[in-house]
Amino acid sequence: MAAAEEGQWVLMATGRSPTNIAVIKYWGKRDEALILPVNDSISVTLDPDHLSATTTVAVSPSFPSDRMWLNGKEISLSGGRFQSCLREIRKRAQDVEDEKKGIRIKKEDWGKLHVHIASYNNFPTAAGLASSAAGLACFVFTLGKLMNVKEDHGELSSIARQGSGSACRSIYGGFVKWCMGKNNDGSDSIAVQLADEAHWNDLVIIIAVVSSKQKETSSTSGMRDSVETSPLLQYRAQTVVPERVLKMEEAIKSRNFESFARIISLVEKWNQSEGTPRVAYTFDAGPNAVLIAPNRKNATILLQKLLYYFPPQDNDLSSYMVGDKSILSDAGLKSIEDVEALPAPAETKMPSQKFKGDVSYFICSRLGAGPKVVTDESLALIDSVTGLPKGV
Ligand SMILES: Nc1ncnc2c1ncn2[C@@H]1O[C@H](COP(=O)(O)OP(=O)(O)OP(=O)(O)O)[C@@H](O)[C@H]1O
Ligand SMILES: C[C@@](O)(CCOP(=O)(O)OP(=O)(O)O)CC(=O)O
Repeated sequence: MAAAEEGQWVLMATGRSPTNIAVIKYWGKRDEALILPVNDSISVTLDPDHLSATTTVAVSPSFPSDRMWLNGKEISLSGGRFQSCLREIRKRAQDVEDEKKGIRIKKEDWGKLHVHIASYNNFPTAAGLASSAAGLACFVFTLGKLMNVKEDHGELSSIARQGSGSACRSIYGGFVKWCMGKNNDGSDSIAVQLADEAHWNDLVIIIAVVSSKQKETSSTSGMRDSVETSPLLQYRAQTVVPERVLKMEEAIKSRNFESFARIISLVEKWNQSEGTPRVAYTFDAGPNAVLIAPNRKNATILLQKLLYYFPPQDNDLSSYMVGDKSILSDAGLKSIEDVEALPAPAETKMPSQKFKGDVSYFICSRLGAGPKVVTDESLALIDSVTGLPKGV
């Protein structure tokens, strides 16, 4: 460990990883410790500009223990999941040399060195928007960068899987499949990319955030209950999902929105009245609806309908739409007066009742790329001198 004994150096890496939303859900584990699922799943990776985790990992001979901060608050790293990811990455660590800083770390030294990790989510944590997916993928990806891990994305995905199942899919951009695998040691339970984010880049994803409160039931315990109590879960895993995965893969490959939407169901009334699906929807284990439109045109029509029924509580349109705000002007909605002037959607027989305040805000996003290194050091979350999170 050259230079280590000589000075109090801090070496850092920063990464950013997207979140993902499953269109065929992972629900149920056959092995709780290794996080091995009972079925394959398929997801879309969202644009990291809108929904992502940014993580800085620092190493220094002056750190007495591993520590982690999430959204500015120190959290424990002692949980089995964080420990599995740390252990698996450390095992694969290689020699690292930073000539400019005069730092050389030999691969055998990594076992003696401690890390400080600071992470920040640009969207609500633990509210059904898959923060654990972005967070654990980023944790593994960034540790891997700092420790010069040479393993490919498949191997990284299987390490991220041990942090949170859905995290293995956030190692790639675009459309991703998590293959459940057969092996008891989990070696073949990895994610693969079906198509990159450019393959079907017309898709617009609008998320109606109904509640950003912490969920009462986590996905982990919810799926455990299902495995233990639901006689239907096995049928889903063995019969329903395999067939749907094939159809979904075909729909993605051929950009067949009708088939894609049919599989994940419909925004019932509009789609029925049109005779062909205009928008698809899906929910994760929380109240927030994820709506997927095949193109910008349908997304703007959808937004007009959504805002007709769910106008902003405090009349502030700009903070009501986060992510790609330009969808508002595309929908002709520049001010609250434009929202008030929207006509009632013709196809619904609902009374012209409105639900002001029922949606906290909307996020407009699109398909996005996989994890990336953040090279701009000013964006690091850890101070390179103190080795502590900035502002702490
Ligand atoms: N940026 C992050 N870095 C490391 N760990 C994170 C990060 N963000 C979230 N986590 C971990 O994930 C946990 C939240 O996971 P949980 O599954 O309860 O919610 P969620 O992933 O937001 O929702 P869901 O999986 O149902 O969509 C946090 O308590 C924390 O342990
Ligand atoms: C409904 C889901 O979002 C469930 C995600 O569950 P998690 O990956 O959060 O669960 P653990 O593996 O226990 O950490 C469906 C999905 O993403 O496929």
